Amino acid sequence: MTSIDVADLTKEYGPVRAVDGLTFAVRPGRVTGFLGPNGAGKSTTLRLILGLDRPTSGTATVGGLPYRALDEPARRVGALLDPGAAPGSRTGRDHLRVLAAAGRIPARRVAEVLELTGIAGAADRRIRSFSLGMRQRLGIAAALLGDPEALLLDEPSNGLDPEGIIWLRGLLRELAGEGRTVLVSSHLMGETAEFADHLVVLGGGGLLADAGTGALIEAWTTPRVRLRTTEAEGERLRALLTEHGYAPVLAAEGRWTVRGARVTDIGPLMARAGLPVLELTGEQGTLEEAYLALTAGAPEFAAAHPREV
Ligand SMILES: Nc1ncnc2c1ncn2[C@@H]1O[C@H](COP(=O)(O)OP(=O)(O)OP(=O)(O)O)[C@@H](O)[C@H]1O
Repeated sequence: MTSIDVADLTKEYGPVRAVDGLTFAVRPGRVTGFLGPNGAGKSTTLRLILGLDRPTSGTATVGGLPYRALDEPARRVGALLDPGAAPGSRTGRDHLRVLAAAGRIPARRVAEVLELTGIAGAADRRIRSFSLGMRQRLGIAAALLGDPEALLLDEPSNGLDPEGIIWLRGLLRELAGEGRTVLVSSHLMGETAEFADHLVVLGGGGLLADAGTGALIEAWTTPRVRLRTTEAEGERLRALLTEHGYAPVLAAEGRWTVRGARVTDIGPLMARAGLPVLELTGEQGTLEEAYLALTAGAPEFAAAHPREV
């Protein structure tokens, strides 16, 4: 089993500290989402893990070794960094053949990954004629070429249509289900919540959170309850909830929203007061809300997003 371990990692570009004493581990068998505002240091961290840049201090290892020390790295780690970098004059198939040869990967894998990523039908067209989504699928095909135990994918859903996004979600889950280590950066919170079991969140080059997706949402959002009673009892409901320290808000169609409350808080109160319950639903916050609350403290983000969810 291959873990990715980042330990006290720092990278300075002149006066800019892009990564600042970062420590986290990416474990096999689950999809880890890699989040953070623009400039938080995600790409730099991925480049350091892949040995494309040298750290100022600290280490990044894959299966206990720095990438450059790995035997046959293309078979251990697959990466999608910049799908735009594929040469436009080559066909998709030729591009993958070249990568396979360079990585000492059997040529039969080319047809397999083309099939797996749904671009087999376009494989003999020049890459310059590929749509953004097809380029993205080709980049994912390249990452999968060596059948690697660890995958690092930078914004893999970029350019994919809704069907492609659903396909990608399934693929990520399948890869993790096979016991692989999967690290995926994304700026789409709704999408990340759908596929990531675990999240690593950066801010200003440092670690803001390293937690399960559900746990992070719970810790950084306020639960709320939506409820409805009869029209005649609306004011009695308001008085009851206010008396118990809540601030109920009446929305359309006689529905009330109560922040900071759970169904188990409100249900018994209403029952004791003899108020008819026409609807009572608990709502969890979203990853987007949790992310905004969490990153609001990160220096480069503070002004744009006040800490309020
Ligand atoms: N080669 C470089 N030379 C100088 N500064 C750099 C270099 N690469 C990154 N930086 C700086 O390091 C910081 C982190 O950048 P990085 O690209 O890692 O962030 P990111 O989280 O990937 O952002 P984004 O979501 O915008 O891609 C930024 O301030 C960036 O300007």
